[in-house]
Amino acid sequence: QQPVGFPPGPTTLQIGEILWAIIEARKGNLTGVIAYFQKKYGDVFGFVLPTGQKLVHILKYDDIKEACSMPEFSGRPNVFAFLVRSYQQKLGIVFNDGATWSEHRRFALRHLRDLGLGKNSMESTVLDEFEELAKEMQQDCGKPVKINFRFNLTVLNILWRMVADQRLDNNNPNAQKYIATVNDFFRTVGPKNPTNVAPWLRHVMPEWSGYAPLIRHRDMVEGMFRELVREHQSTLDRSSPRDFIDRFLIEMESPDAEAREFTERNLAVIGMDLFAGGMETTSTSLMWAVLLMVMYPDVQTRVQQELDAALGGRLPSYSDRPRLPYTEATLMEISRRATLLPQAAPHSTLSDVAFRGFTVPRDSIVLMHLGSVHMDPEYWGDPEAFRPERFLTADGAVRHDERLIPFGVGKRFCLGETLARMEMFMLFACLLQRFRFSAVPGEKLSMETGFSAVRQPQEFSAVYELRS
Ligand code: HEM
Repeated sequence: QQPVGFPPGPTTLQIGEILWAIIEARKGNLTGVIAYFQKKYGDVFGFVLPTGQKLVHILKYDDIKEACSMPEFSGRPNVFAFLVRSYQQKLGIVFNDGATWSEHRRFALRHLRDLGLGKNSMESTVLDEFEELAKEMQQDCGKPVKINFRFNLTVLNILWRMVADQRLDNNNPNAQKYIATVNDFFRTVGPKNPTNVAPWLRHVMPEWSGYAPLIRHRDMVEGMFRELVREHQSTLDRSSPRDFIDRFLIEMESPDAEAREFTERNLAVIGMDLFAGGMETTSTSLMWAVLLMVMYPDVQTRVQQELDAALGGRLPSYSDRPRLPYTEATLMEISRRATLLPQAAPHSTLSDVAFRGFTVPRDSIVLMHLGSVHMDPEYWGDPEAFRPERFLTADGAVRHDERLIPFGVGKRFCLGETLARMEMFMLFACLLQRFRFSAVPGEKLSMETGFSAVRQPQEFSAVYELRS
């Protein structure tokens, strides 16, 4: 039964419509389902699941911007799969809320900034990691190469250096194991995880239900952090912390540390948040970037011409952006067209809240549809088209658009936005400066996505050649 004042949407009596929506969403046609409900019920709609869980969808830019700025909408739901990952407690940053979320978000932001986030030192780390990647890529020039997951280690290492002052090389079994479990995590944590509505399924079908991969991921990361913490504790110099772990360990020594969740267990969950939030998203963006450059070779040529003319062969720097407007506009169009997290991360209401003439009850799950904003035909005109020019002014400068919100907006916007923007710009510019990407003859390329909480392209290959 829909509560009084709840946003309109299908009721349990319309079971056929709900079943159709579930089947289509599981098949990957979430966009079609959302468009159908939006047309029928409006830009804010909701329904109550058979479990009693209330679900509200917000689709338009102005509404999302306003809701995300309101503290009432800044919670995270108690979803089974999220809680499994943090030992049935609300820990970490991504799936936490309230006072500990706010303290740990501020702590992470402050210390990651001190450790180089968005600074020049970060730029040289990105360039070092690019050279490692390029060395590997050069061995496969001219052959069809699977692009999916190609960039995970590069991106993981950029973060790993800030968090643990280490890098992992390709032959390190931990690196491969870690990347595989993060991927499993994204495939299993999302709305398609059946244990979110029927937790008992974990006892009958632990693998299929996604429960076992989640536990594997959690235990692997906790084990890894336990080791890192021991190593760090034995060499900790309180007057000169090397990385995020050192800074967290120092905070763990304060008298009220337990109460504020400065604990080893929370450090492991925050580590999971940073690596899962930071690795999969940025490396998947690079996958989309390569796919789109292969699908649109003319755009690739224009970016390469701009890079050649502006840099004359030297490596790019983040401060080159004003001289590379077409490259920037292409990245903006990639992030619009790819929209990695089309419903952001699920929000929840911390109290009953009045919104746009409706009442959204406390503990409702609220999905902010960034994907609908990016694909709104009323605003973009031709949202399906891949057209970097939409982010350029008539005289060729970058046109920033407040409706481009791949990192979310408001109180819970992405904590890694500065890092991700820099990584994306630097790695994209380096890759296109060094290599020319083309399609494998006969291979059909499409924008269709795979089965994961992060929008990933289907598996595809490309051929790349070194540019002279
Ligand atoms: C292209 C890359 C990235 C994209 C598109 C992206 C996008 C997002 C989005 C849409 C959200 C959810 C916003 C919301 O719930 O309203 C988010 C949250 C978050 N992201 Fe990112 N992100 C990226 C890279 C990163 C990186 C590199 C890091 C790590 C340093 C990171 C860490 C986080 C964290 C910790 C949160 C949770 C913030 C909170 O709940 O308070 N992300 N990101």
